Amino acid sequence: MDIIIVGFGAIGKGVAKVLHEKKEYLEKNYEEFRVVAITDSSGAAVDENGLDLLKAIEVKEKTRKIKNYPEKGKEISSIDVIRNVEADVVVEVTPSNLETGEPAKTHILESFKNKKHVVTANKGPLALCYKELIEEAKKYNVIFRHEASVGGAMPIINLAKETLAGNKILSIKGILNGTTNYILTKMEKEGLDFETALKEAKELGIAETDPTQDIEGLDTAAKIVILANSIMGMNKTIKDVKVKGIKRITPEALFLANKRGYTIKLIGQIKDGYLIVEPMLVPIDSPLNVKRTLNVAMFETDLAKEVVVVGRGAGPIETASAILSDLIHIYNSIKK
Ligand SMILES: NC(=O)c1ccc[n+]([C@@H]2O[C@H](COP(=O)([O-])OP(=O)(O)OC[C@H]3O[C@@H](n4cnc5c(N)ncnc54)[C@H](O)[C@@H]3O)[C@@H](O)[C@H]2O)c1
Ligand SMILES: N[C@@H](CCO)C(=O)O
Ligand code: NA
Repeated sequence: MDIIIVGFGAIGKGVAKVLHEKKEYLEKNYEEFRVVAITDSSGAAVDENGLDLLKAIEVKEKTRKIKNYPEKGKEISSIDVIRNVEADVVVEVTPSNLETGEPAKTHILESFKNKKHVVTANKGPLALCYKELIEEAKKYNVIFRHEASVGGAMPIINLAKETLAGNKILSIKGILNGTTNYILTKMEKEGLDFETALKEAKELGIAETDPTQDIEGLDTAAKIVILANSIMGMNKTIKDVKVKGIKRITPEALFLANKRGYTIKLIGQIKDGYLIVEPMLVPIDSPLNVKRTLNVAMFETDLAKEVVVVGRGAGPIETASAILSDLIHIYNSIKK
C-alpha cells in the first residue's frame, strides 16, 4: 500500500519511524506499506519505489527541510504532491489551525478529490467542518479515519464507533490533553514551575506547534467537538465550547488541593448537550487522576453503562500507533 505523509514534524517522523520498525511485521501480515512521498513546508521528497525512511528522518533532523533529501527532494507544494503522486492513502499531520483548519482542510479535500483515502491526527478541520469532510469522503467513496486526533494512542473514536457500536453515548468526561496533564503532574509531584514543565513538554514533542492551544484549553475544546460530532451525533463547532485553561493553576493551588484529598485536572466534558473545558478538582482516588502525558475518558452509555479508557494522549510514537491502526483498517477495507 502506497502512502504520502503530509507534514514531517514530530508526528510525521513518528509515523516514518513506526513504518520502518514494523516493516517485516506489515509485509508478513498485510503487504509492504511504502512511503512514496513526504512533504513539509519546504517542499517534498518523492520516490514511487518508496523512500528510505531513516534517510528522510536524518535529512529532516539535520537540515529541517525534506526537500534536501538526496536526488528525490524538490520544491513542490503538498497540494501538487497530493494531485500528482500515485498513492492509496494520505497521512495528514500538519499543524492544527483551530481558526481556519488550513492547510489541512485543503489537503484532505484535495486527497478525496484525487481518490486518496485519508488518515489524520489534525484537529483543525475536524473541529471546524466535520460534517463537510464526512460528506465529501462519502461523495468520492474514500475512507477517512482520525483516531489519532483525540487522545493520541488512547483508543476512543474507533472504540466508540466499533466496539461500543449500538450504544447511545450519554456523556463523556476526561483528560484529553497530554501537555497540560504533564505540566500539572510535574508542578504537583516535583514542584516544577510552569515554564520549565512546558519546556519539557515541548522537548517531548507533545505540545502543539502553538502551545497556547494546549495551555488555554483550545486543544481539549477541539477534541470534545470532534467527539460530540463523530460519536455522539451532534453538530457542534469550537465556538460552542465554554473554555478555561490552566494558566492560573500554581504549585501552591495543587498543594492546597492535595491537602484536602484532591488534585486539579483540565477536564473536558460533554453532557446534556453542553461542551465545557475547565480545570476541576478531582478526588485523588478518582479514575480521572492519571499522570504525566496520560489521557483518560469516562463514557456513560445506555447499554455498557460506564466505560473508562486510559492511554498516552500524545507523543510521536504513541500517536503513530493510532495512525498505523487506521492505515491497517484502510488496507483491510481496500485490499481484501
Ligand atoms: N505531537 C503530538 O503528540 C500530537 C498528538 C496527536 C495529534 N497531533 C497533531 O498532529 C499534527 C502534527 O503535530 P506535530 O507535533 O508533528 O507538529 P510539528 O509542528 O512538529 O510538525 C508540523 C509539520 O508540518 C509541516 N508543515 C507546516 N505547514 C505545512 C504545509 N503547508 N504543507 C506541508 N507540511 C507543512 C511543518 O514543516 C512540520 O514538519 C498537529 O495537527 C497536531 O495537533 C500531535
Ligand atoms: N498537544 C496535544 C497533542 C495531542 O493531540 C496534547 O498535548 O495532548
Ligand atoms: Na485516540
